[in-house]
Amino acid sequence: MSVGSENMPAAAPAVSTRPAFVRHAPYFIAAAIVVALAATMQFDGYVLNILMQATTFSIAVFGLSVVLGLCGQINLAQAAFFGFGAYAVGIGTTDLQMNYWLCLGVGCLVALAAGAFLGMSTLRLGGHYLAMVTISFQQIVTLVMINAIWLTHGPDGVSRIGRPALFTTSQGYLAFCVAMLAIVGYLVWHLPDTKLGRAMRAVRDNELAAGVNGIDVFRTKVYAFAICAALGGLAGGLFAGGFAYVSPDQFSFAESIVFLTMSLLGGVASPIGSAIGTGLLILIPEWLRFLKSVPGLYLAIYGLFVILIIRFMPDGIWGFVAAALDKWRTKIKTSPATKPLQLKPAAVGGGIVLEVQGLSKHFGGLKAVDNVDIAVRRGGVHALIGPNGSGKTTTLNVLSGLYKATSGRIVLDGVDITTMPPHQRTAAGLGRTFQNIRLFRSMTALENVEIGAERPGNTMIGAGGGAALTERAMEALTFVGLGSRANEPITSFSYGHQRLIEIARALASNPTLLLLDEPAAGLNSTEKLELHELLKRIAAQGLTILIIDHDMTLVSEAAQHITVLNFGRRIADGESMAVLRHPDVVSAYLGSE
Ligand SMILES: Nc1ncnc2c1ncn2[C@@H]1O[C@H](COP(=O)(O)OP(=O)(O)OP(=O)(O)O)[C@@H](O)[C@H]1O
Repeated sequence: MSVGSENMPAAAPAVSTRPAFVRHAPYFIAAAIVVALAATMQFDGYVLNILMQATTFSIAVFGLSVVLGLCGQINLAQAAFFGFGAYAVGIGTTDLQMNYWLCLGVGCLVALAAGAFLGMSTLRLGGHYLAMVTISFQQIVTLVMINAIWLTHGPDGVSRIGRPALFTTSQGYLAFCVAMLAIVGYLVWHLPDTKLGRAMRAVRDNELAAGVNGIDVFRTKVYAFAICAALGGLAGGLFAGGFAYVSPDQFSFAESIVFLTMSLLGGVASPIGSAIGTGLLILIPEWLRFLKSVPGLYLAIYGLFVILIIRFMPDGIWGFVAAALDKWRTKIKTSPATKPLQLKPAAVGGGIVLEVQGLSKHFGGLKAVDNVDIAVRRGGVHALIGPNGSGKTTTLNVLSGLYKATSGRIVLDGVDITTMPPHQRTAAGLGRTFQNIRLFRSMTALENVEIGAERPGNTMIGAGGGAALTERAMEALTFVGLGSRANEPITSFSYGHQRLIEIARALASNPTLLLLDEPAAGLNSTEKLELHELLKRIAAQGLTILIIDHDMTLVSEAAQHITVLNFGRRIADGESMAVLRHPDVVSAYLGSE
C-alpha cells in the first residue's frame, strides 16, 4: 500500500470524444446487412419459422440479461410477460380489430406495468422467496389464459393474428423482427454504461454498499424487473404477429424455464450470450431430430448437452469466450489530466456536523446501543472507541441507515435523517466505509469509485456527464495513490489497497461527514502509517471524519475528540488526551488490553 505518493494531478482514462453513433457505426452497418439479408434471402417455411422463433425469443431473453445478468434478480415468469404481449397483439388485431402497432404498444405497457407491480410487491424479498413468487405469478397467468375463455379463447388459443401493413409477408416481417432485435440488443448492450446500468451492477454485487453509495436499491430492482417484463411483452407481441397463432401452452412455466436456460447457457451477463443461448436451444432439438425414432434418447442427449455446457462454462458460452478474450485485450491506458482532488463539504449547519441524541438500538433483549449522545464538530477527526462488542459498528450502521434506530434522533448538518433510508442519507452528505470491505467485485477500481462520485447531491460533479464522473473518480483514486491502476479489476488489488479504494469511493462523493469503520484493521504497520498520512490529508481539506478503530496509536494521533462506548453506553466523551486518561476508559478499554 502506498498512499500519498501520487498526490499529484489526476490522470483520466482515455475517453473517446467521437459521438457514440460514430464509434458504434460498425454495429449498425452489420445490423443493416443482416436485416437486408433477412428481407431478401429466400428461406423455406421451416427455416423461416426457426429464425422467427430465435429472433423473438432472443428479445425476451435480453430481458433476463437485464434483470438477472445485470441486476442479479431472478425472474421465473418471463413466459407470462411474453404472453401479455402475445395476447395483446392476438386479441387486439383479431377480436378487437385494432391497429397492430397500437396492440404491440399496449402489450409492452401491460407487461411493463405487471412487471413493475410484481417487482414493487415482491422485490424486498429477494433470493428464493422472489423465485417462488414469480413462479406463482406465472402459474396464475397461465391459469387465466386457459380459463378466461371469453377473453383468451381458452386452450383453443387465438388464430389469424394480424401483422402491420408494411410487413405483411413472412419474409418482410422477419426482417422487421431482426431490426427490432438489433435495436433492443444495442440498448441492452450499452445499458451497463448508463447511470441506471451502473446502479444495477452495484446492486447485484453488493446491495449494502450500493445503498450507502446513494443508490436506491429497491427502485433500481423494480426498474430492472419492469424493463425485463417490457422486453418480454415486446418479444411476445412480435412472436404473435410472426406465427399468427397463440395458445396458453406457449406461455407456461416450462417456457419460462426454457428462457432462463437460454440465458444461462449463452451467458446471462451479456445480450450476445443471450442470443447465442437462444439460438442453440432452438437449434439443438432440430439437430437431434434424427434421434427421435429411439424413445427418450433425444431428450437424454439434449439434457446432457445442456448440463455439460453449464458444468464446464458456469458463466455461459459467451462468458467463457469473453474471459479468454480479456486475457488478450490490451488494458485501456490512463492519460495525464486535470487537477488534484478537492473536498468541499457543504457548510450549512453551524459548528456541529452530526448530532446524535439518545440513540438506542436493541436486538431483542440486547441493548447493543443504549441512549448514546454524540456531537461531531465540523472539521477534524472524531473517534468512537470501545472494547469488542461495545456497540461501535452498530452505532455506525444506525447512523448510515442500515439498522433502524430503536429510539433517538440523528441530525446531519441541520437535517433530521433518523428515518431516512441509506441512499437518502448518502444524498444528504454521509459517506462511509465498512469494517469488512464492501466493494463491487465485478468492477474495476475506477468503476467502483465512479459509483461513489455519482452520489445524488455531489456538487463536485457538474453537468459534464460521464467525463466529469470519470475525472472525479480518477482524482479520488490518485489521491489515495492508486491512479495508475484505475482500470484494474478489484480482485487484483491487495487487501490494503482495497481499503484505499473504498475510501476513494467515499471521497469521490464529496461527503459532508465520512464514517470510517476500522480502516486500519488488517493493515501492517507501514500501511497504518500511510493510512494516518491519508487521514491527515483528508482532514486538512476540512472534511469531518468519524472513525472507529482499535489502534490506539492511530486514534490518539489522528483524533482531536473521542467518544467511548462500553456495553452500548457512552462512558466518556471529550478532548482526546483527557478521554484516554479517564479512569473508566482505562479500566473498561485500555486496561483490558
Ligand atoms: N444484527 C445483529 N443482531 C443481533 N445482535 C447484534 C447484531 N449486530 C450486532 N449485534 C450485537 O451487538 C453488540 C454490539 O456489536 P458491535 O458489532 O456493534 O460491537 P463493536 O463495538 O463494533 O465490536 P467490534 O469492535 O468487535 O467490531 C454485540 O453484542 C453484537 O453481538
